[in-house]
Amino acid sequence: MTEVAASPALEFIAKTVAEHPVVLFMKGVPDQPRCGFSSVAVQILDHLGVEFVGVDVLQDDELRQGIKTFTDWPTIPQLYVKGEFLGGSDIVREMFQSGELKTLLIEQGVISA
Ligand SMILES: N[C@@H](CCC(=O)N[C@@H](CS)C(=O)NCC(=O)O)C(=O)O
Ligand code: FES
Repeated sequence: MTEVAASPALEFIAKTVAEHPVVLFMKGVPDQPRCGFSSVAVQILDHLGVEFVGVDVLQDDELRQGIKTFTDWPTIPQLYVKGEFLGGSDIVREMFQSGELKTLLIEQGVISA
């Protein structure tokens, strides 16, 4: 067994990003983000018409710490598309502004052109 599968939180994260095309690990829920950084990511996904699963890391400290270990990224939010980590709010915002995010989501079949 790999280290990644060793904790329930890490197993939950692996399963969630494998099962859902777009997952945002965030503070709060999409309808009520509890941090400005998470809110930025939600607004961009909503603007692009992306259906996504929001996972509220504030519900579980194992999850809040686990997502940092899983991704090897120190902060929240964290956006996953097709099981791949894309970035936090800065990267997501930059990719949105350059048009790269929309292109990627179309290529991945997450939104239509
Ligand atoms: N520059 C970051 C902003 C996100 C950030 O700084 N998040 C902090 C405050 S919400 C964080 O997750 N800290 C660790 C924690 O709260 O567990 C990004 O691009 O996503
Ligand atoms: S919760 Fe304070 S900056 Fe995100």
